[in-house]
Amino acid sequence: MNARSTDDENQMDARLLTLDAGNGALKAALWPEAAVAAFGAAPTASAPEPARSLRLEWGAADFDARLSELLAEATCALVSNVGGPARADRLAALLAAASVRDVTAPHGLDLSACRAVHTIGADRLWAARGAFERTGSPCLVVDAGTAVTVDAVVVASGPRSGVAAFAGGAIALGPDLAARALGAGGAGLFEVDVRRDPSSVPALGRESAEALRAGVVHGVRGAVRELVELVHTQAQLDVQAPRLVTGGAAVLLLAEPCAVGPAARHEPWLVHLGLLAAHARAGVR
Ligand SMILES: Nc1ncnc2c1ncn2[C@@H]1O[C@H](COP(=O)(O)OP(=O)(O)OP(=O)(O)O)[C@@H](O)[C@H]1O
Ligand SMILES: CC(C)(CO)[C@@H](O)C(=O)NCCC(=O)O
Ligand SMILES: [K+]
Repeated sequence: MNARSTDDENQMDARLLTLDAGNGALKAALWPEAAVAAFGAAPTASAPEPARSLRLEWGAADFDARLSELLAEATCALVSNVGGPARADRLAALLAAASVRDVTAPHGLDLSACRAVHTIGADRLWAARGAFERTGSPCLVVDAGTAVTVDAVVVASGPRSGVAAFAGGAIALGPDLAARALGAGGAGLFEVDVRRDPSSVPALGRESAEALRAGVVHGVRGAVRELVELVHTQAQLDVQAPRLVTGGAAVLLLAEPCAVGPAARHEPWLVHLGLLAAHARAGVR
């Protein structure tokens, strides 16, 4: 029989859940508290791995049930949401029902290089924070999901000297969205499934489906190749600056020849790591 006090439980069993609420799906991960504390203490320590994770499409019939299963194991949650207030409310209700507290900390990034900062997607900021935490240096972040974002993270000067600064970036079509847009664009066009091995997609499509797939896969790869070079240059990043790639469509970009360049690093949990870092450091203070 376990007869621990509430304090002991908080110490030993505090389980943090991170939620990356994107447009296509919710990505949830449960983190061991010890790994999170270690991550918060050292900027370049190796990244923790979630104990469990889940990807749930918003329309899934078992969405609430499967998320609730994970929520049952959590005590606190950290949330990034780009789906607007309705999604935020839906998540808040599920958290409340499971007695999970939302303890999301401020991202802490310097945004003085940007305008209309309240319109910047939370996931871009959290991925930027996660990337800076992983590299400890200026870097480039590519997040490939519904949209593909290519952003630069630099080091702030002036009053917030030394902290990570979000320098801005570009928002382009992700593969599914591009395929859907093409499908809706003309009588002879239709939506193709692009979720297959990107290394086996010929650019020389010999029938319509193949041609559409070629345009989406190589079009997205080409757009990213151009954007990373331009964003890298315009943000005045060092040639050696790391390029971190995250999101469900990362595989498409990382297939050889790598659209992000030879310095690309796959970091599947960047948004979550940004949330964890801000939380861990807020706790340390
Ligand atoms: N196995 C795969 N191979 C190639 N592409 C894939 C694969 N799985 C997912 N994708 C692509 O990844 C994208 C979805 O990525 P991800 O799961 O990060 O984001 P999402 O949840 O759809 O988007 P968001 O985070 O914007 O909500 C889709 O465009 C899809 O085409
Ligand atoms: C670009 C997406 C869709 C990527 O998920 C998201 O970050 C978002 O909705 N952004 C709003 C616009 C902006 O980031 O400036
Ligand atoms: K995303």
